[in-house]
Amino acid sequence: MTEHRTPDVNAIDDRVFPRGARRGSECGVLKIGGVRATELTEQFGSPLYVVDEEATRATAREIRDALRGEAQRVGTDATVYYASKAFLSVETAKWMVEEGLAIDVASGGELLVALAAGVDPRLIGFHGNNKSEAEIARAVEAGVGTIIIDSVIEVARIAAATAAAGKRQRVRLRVNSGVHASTHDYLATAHEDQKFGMPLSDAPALVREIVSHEGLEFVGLHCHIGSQIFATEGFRESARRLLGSYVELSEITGTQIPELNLGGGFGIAYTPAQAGEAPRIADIARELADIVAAASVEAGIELPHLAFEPGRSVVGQSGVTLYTVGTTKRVDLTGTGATDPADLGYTERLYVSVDGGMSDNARPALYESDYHVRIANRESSEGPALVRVVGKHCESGDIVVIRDELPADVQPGDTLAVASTGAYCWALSSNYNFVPRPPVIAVRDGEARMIVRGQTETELLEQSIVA
Ligand SMILES: Cc1ncc(COP(=O)(O)O)c(C=O)c1O
Ligand SMILES: N[C@@H](CCCC[NH3+])C(=O)O
Repeated sequence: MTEHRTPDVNAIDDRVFPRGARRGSECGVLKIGGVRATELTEQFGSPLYVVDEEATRATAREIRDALRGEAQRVGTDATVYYASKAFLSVETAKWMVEEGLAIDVASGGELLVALAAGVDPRLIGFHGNNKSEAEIARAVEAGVGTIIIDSVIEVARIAAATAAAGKRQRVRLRVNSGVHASTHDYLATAHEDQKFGMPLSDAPALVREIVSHEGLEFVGLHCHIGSQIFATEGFRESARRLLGSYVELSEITGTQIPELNLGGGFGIAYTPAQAGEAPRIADIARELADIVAAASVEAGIELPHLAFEPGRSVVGQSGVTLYTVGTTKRVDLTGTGATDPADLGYTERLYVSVDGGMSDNARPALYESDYHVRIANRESSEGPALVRVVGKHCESGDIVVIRDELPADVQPGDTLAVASTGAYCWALSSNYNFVPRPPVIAVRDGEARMIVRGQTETELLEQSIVA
């Protein structure tokens, strides 16, 4: 490898690991929420999702305070919905509500969990581009705060459900602002040629249709431009375009449109290298408030009440996945064509196979997302090796960490901790190769408790014995 770099391959970087995660004095074992990683795997097995409860709660509070505080500074207020698709369990829904967030759900299943957690239905926003009639009926019956309309067909469906339930339902209309968010193509959601929302130019006709139904109360437009976004320009342009239509929409409804929902999508650092680029929530909140204030002046309207739907930024960094190393394998890179400068001049790559993989973290396979890894059961005085952490599945794209550096003596039996796996990992997990889903363990003040049960191979077998 190049001589001038000496990475600290034992360092626990709190810009990607949960705040407060550190190595204990005894053999340098990683502690999360005051609990040793080795105790966690001994008690609950491996692999394991670990969630630092206090870090999650603190992040939720910070995001809520930043977005609300900045909205208040410019003369309005904001509701912060936690986008539960990032990671939902009964416990997490309770934490979010206790920390002053509302909950965004995107399916009947997520709705069920939120209601089971005791979330006040009025705090729930219900999303989805293909909500079934039954799901809509359940949401209306439950009295959810808002349903976000995603297509023309849904207007009549929601109206029918309100008539059947004898209720009035607050609705938002999801529109595509036409903004092309700079993120992975599969994470951009407001350009025209994709499945979410309606063209902004259709909004007047749709709002006319909405207000023709007595059971529907139109409260504003919704836009979500994408996910894992680092720059605020997309939000600026979206807010400007959406608010630009508010005068016309107010004429249709006969009253000022009260709300604007700008969605979520705030990016986080998955690796220390990204830490310098990832936006700070305080900066995003200030910029978004200024953007909406300026766009409202430009549009000649009163500032609407704002709503946001962060998911990843609330829970991403507070989650860690623990794995056990099964095998290692050295690959000589010379002559392989693997000359990626990001390989840092190494001539050898160490493949480190762990006991999970794309079934517990699909994101590297889906989006080529990179992650950061450290040995959790010990420190090492060995120099660095270029590693790729791979899973146990039958796919060469079954990668957990595309590229990182670990002590060269990483070996079978070591526990690895992969950082920032709190969002869209458990949520996107699968049973590929009949691998059971790991449990989710919450840690706090030195205590660990299971908040989502894992599966066993026997349970998976039983699902396929139907006779
Ligand atoms: C409508 C909507 N709101 C909120 C979110 C949450 O996004 P993120 O987790 O990137 O904040 C998503 C997912 O991209 C979404 O589709
Ligand atoms: N699942 C994606 C984000 C999609 C967000 C939901 N619209 C991810 O892991 O980054």
